[in-house]
Amino acid sequence: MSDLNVLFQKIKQRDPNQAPFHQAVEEVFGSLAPFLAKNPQYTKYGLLERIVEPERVISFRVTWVDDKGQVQVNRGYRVQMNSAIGPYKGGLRFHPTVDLGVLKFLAFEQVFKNALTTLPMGGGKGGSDFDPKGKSDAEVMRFCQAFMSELFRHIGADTDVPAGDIGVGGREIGYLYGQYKKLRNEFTSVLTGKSLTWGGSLIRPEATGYGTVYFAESMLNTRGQSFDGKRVVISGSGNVAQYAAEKAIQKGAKVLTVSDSNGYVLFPDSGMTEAQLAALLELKNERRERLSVYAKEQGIQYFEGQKPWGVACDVALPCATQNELDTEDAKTLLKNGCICVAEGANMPSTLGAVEVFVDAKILYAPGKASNAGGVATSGLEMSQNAIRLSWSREEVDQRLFDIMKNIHENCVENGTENGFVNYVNGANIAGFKKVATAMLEQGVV
Ligand SMILES: NC(=O)C1=CN([C@@H]2O[C@H](COP(=O)(O)OP(=O)(O)OC[C@H]3O[C@@H](n4cnc5c(N)ncnc54)[C@H](O)[C@@H]3O)[C@@H](O)[C@H]2O)C=CC1
Ligand SMILES: O=C(O)CCC(=O)C(=O)O
Repeated sequence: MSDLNVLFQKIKQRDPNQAPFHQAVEEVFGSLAPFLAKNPQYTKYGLLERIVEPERVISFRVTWVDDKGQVQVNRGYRVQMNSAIGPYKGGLRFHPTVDLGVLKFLAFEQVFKNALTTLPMGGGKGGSDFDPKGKSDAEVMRFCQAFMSELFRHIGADTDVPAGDIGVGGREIGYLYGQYKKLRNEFTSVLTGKSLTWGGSLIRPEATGYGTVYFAESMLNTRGQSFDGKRVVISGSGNVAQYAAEKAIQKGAKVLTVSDSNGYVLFPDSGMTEAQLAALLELKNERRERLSVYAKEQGIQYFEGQKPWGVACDVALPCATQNELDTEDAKTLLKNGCICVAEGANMPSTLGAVEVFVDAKILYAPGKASNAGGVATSGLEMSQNAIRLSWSREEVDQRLFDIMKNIHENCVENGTENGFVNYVNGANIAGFKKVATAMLEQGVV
């Protein structure tokens, strides 16, 4: 057994109930094995053992009172994975499936993703098993305040800067920030994704979705193609899906689907219109309704209990959640003519699905490369806060575009094998080199 294999078995034995984390590590180790054989300096000083072990894991009780006066108890976490190149940075997820296996996978991915952005950000992730679905606004506020009442002592503008993820959007960031400010009596860049009037950045809400489309466009360009006229299938209907749809429409593509955990909606042949997108944003972000309601209101088809991967398309953008696209889904996409898959979500494709895409040599981008625009723009929000200035929409968008283009070039440089760009290897190797070099230079800590 190779050293990497021995380490991987040890990781699984140590924490047998953390399957999503094992999956993320397996993918990265798969890319690193041939690279490390040629670059053994990166295996010294326990570097690999250290990079898979969080620097710190914080777990805490979150106690709050619901609208009926009942006491509710949730679990809160922050995984501070790696600070070799900057303060821990990464989102907070509020979803009933949140546990350490999920957060460690997300934090691990974040380390490599943040390195790819070229900005000085380490990797972290946090959240809670709290389910915001069906909760009143007042309940969400009380939960956020209770969550921050513990988290505040572990974070800071130069220590750890959380942001949003599934179930945490502008509303939640507002409540979390208000509580942090009250407890600390300071107005700092401790969270990103803030509202524009109190330190937020233009384009941050759009950034993950826009960046995913910019990355996919760079991939399409390598084969002389563009989004114009392409049929695009999108999963999810939250923050990332909404703005991926907007940018794809702006680039002349036909967006055929969006989905939620109960099913997907199918737009007629010419795709989602701008008016339908505006209606989706209003339904999801203000009324917080399900897509079944949207389909009825729009008079379009709704496929209950189904995923959108059976709809014939040229480009697929998985923007919902981990492991939402499996081997069979990947084969179906290929059979129906899909030539490009760019992940807006984190690890939406299973390892089997990734293998299908790479073996078929289609354009496939892992989330840590294609969805890095969100955290990159969070980094730009931190920069603007630090200089106490706000950049224009055009300036932030241009910087986001340039960062995504640079990540693409970095993947091409590190992932090209016999003329084929393996974006998985490219992203993993490029991200690893930067973090590993910093860790070696900083000694065994
Ligand atoms: N918000 C951000 O800036 C970034 C988010 N991501 C990733 O993008 C993905 C989506 O996040 P957001 O859009 O921010 O969250 P969100 O909470 O705004 O939306 C999540 C969407 O996923 C759907 N969803 C959740 N569980 C599902 C399931 N089991 N099956 C099908 N659909 C499901 C929800 O219905 C919703 O449409 C996540 O994987 C997240 O980690 C990645 C980079 C940055
Ligand atoms: O903007 C951020 O800091 C968090 C983004 C995030 O959670 C992610 O990239 O998955």
